[in-house]
Amino acid sequence: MARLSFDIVGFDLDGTLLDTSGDLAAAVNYAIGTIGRAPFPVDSIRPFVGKGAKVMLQRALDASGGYDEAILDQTLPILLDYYEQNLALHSLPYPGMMAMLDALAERGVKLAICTNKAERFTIPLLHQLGLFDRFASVVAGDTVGIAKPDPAPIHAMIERAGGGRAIFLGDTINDIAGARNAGIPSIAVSFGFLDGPVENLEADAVIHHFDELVPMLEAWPA
Ligand SMILES: O=C(O)COP(=O)(O)O
Ligand SMILES: [Mg+2]
Repeated sequence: MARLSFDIVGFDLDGTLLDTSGDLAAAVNYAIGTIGRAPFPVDSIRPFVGKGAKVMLQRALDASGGYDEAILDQTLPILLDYYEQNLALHSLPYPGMMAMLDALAERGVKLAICTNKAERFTIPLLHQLGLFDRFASVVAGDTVGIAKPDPAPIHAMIERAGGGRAIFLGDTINDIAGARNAGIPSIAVSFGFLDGPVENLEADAVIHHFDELVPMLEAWPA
């Protein structure tokens, strides 16, 4: 088995490891339904995700007639409470994700997560899907007080996983810019919650399925 030139492979969560769009859409639709707004199809909500729940809701309110601070203050706690109670009804790993985690772990690589999702959702969601123990470190959107694309949470993810050479995978510009700001290479996943062509993210590489990841990392220049 070829040894990889990375000690740590870090992942974004929403739209990268997990398709959480069904549960996120249900929570957005429930919250905006309480003020009489019509529900969005899941496909329309995917591009709203990536900068945390508040921005996701702001984008949904914007796209359904606009909002002011009072509307946001009223609907945000409703969304957060609903989502907390319904984290993993529809959320599931992308194809090949579990086999890819196994293959990396077999090669002695540490697995890590840096997400912009808040800790109060991230940790229970990983436990509910039986994934939490697979990761050497999990840094959420509010863990270090600032979110991606700031490099601080990515640096924290690397340090908490024991340090070393790291690479980061993600589905939005927050992830790819965050990796660049942290001085590490990045891979974009084309199956995530993209809001444009995957090439626009300007990652160092792109994968279309998790089966491509281990061979790509084996061939990555040392
Ligand atoms: O919850 C979000 O908005 C973003 O989460 P992610 O950073 O895991 O994509
Ligand atoms: Mg994401």
